[in-house]
Amino acid sequence: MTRSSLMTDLMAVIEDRKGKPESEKSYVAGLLRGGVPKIGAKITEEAAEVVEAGDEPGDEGRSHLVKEVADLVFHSLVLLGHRDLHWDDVEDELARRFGISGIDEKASRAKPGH
Ligand SMILES: N=c1c2ncn([C@@H]3O[C@H](COP(=O)(O)OP(=O)(O)OP(=O)(O)O)[C@@H](O)[C@H]3O)c2ncn1[C@@H]1O[C@H](COP(=O)(O)O)[C@@H](O)[C@H]1O
Repeated sequence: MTRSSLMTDLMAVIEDRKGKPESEKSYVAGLLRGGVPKIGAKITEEAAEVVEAGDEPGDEGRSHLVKEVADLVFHSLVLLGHRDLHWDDVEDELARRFGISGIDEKASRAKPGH
């Protein structure tokens, strides 16, 4: 399956910021300095905003939802970068799951007698 070049480019920017931890002008560098507590707090906040926007009516609500999902994905990318992971790793996992029903996959995990 083809890779998303935007995600690859964004991960490259995040990698770049890891090499410039003191950069005052970089939002990403600030997040990386704060580590999992700071990045995680933003992810929690953005996830709540995604759920909130999920209920908002009309085109404005739909547009707001897109923005909030973008924030959530972006901050998740920063956390992946912080742990020396890449969006490719997530794509690989989604590709591995592709075409496997979640119900079937879960059933295959069940072991007899457990
Ligand atoms: N895609 C993004 C991106 N998406 C969201 N954000 C920032 O994430 C923050 C989202 O937080 P909120 O919406 O909660 O706003 P807030 O500033 O916390 O304010 P409140 O709502 O809490 O009052 C904002 O500061 C956004 O600017 C992003 N910051 C950076 N990027 C990308 O990362 C690149 C590197 O950024 P720098 O490291 O800053 O150069 C940029 O060129 C962009 O490509």
